Amino acid sequence: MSSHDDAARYFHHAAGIMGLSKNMQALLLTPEREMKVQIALERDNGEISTFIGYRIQHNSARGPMKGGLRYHHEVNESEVLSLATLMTWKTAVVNIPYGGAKGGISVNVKDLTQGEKDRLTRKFVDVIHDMVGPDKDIPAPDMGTNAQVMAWFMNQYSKFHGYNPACVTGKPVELHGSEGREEATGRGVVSLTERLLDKCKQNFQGSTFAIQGFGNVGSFAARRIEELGGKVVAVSDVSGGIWNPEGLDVMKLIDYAKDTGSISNFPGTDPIDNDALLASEVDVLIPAALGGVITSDNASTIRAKFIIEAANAPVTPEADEIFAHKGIIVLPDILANAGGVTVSYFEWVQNRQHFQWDVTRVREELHRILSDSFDKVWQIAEEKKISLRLAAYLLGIGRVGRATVLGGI
Ligand SMILES: NC(=O)C1=CN([C@@H]2O[C@H](COP(=O)(O)OP(=O)(O)OC[C@H]3O[C@@H](n4cnc5c(N)ncnc54)[C@H](OP(=O)(O)O)[C@@H]3O)[C@@H](O)[C@H]2O)C=CC1
Ligand SMILES: O=C(O)CCC(=O)C(=O)O
Repeated sequence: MSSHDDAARYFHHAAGIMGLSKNMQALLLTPEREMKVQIALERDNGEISTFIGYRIQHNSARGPMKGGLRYHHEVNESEVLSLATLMTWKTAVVNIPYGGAKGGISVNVKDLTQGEKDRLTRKFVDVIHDMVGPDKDIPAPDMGTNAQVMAWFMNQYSKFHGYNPACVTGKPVELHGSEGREEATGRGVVSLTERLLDKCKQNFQGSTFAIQGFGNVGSFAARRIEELGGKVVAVSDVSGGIWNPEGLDVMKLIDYAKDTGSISNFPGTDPIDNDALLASEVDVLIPAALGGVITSDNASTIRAKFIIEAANAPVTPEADEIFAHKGIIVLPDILANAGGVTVSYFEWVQNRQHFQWDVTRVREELHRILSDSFDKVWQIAEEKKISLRLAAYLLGIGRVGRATVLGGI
């Protein structure tokens, strides 16, 4: 089954409960525009490499489309479409004035030098610049991209359309980025987890956490968990994981990963592989890397009581059903990782006002939006006796549907 089939399955389940007509379902699920482009790159050694890039704009009923840009060798059309669709529901769940889009390039980013990444990004902008922009579609970082890539993106876009920082978010703070954007997704994940645990009468401070992925989202989530007194006992990256039942020193681990390029062999820990990490005996499991890592094949090995989808689509629909029967609570991606796009929204607002907020304001506004969104989703789930995922879909699809009906086609 493709990534997009999985995303569509969640949609159809919710749309069925809402009683949406077949025609309305088709309208809401069909992407508005898909772009697939060739990107030819001259390598540092003079050779030519050819890559495929995508930008898929799913829905603009509630505002300009918004979503990250992924550089990863597994990027493909089905995955980008499913990620774009998730963005539409996600921006609606947190009620920020955007639709959904996503983009990516199928490339192993570790094979590129800094200069090659810069040129690749600019070549991509050269072919998609007309379809993006502050009032059309605003990219941002995702796996394999970061603030530097967004700076190159903005610089190249500005060559075509004039200087306009609001064309992309997640930029460096020194170049019109927002305070608090880099930490936002991980911080948001933890603030929502705190709220969920509180509702479920599970003490955050006494809880243990395992995190798959130690990049932007995973590392900032780990940091915040430690700050709030939770115990991170296992983390992993692409090369495998590390485990210490007494808890990891997260700040030391972040420095170690920066120095060595990996978390492997961090002193005082035992090695574990990614399967073992997912199956570790913890209270809270946070997948924060790729999609599709928890499936019907390994769902029965999961021992955590809570799964927080920091990554996009880490749990397949089949696994989701297994967890519903077992009473394992899943906080869905379209709510759990919405802190990133929420602070991207603040960045766009600041850029458009030519005004800079301080980090305290960013964190307070983020906390307010995420808390309100969580409470709404929780209330729907309680009232209708459904999962948090279904409740989030009902909320998101309902908002996009109403905007579509009000605005017309
Ligand atoms: N960045 C953001 O603001 C947002 C990100 N997300 C989602 O969060 C997830 C992570 O994104 P982000 O942190 O930005 O990405 P990064 O590229 O910063 O980090 C990805 C991490 O995942 C690890 N990883 C890659 N492949 C595997 C694998 N097969 N098994 C285990 N670990 C792996 C990487 O390891 P290594 O470094 O060794 O390659 C790295 O630690 C994605 O699903 C993304 O869509 C969602 C919302 C916003
Ligand atoms: O910050 C953004 O605009 C998008 C982040 C993103 O790609 C995501 O939430 O999956």
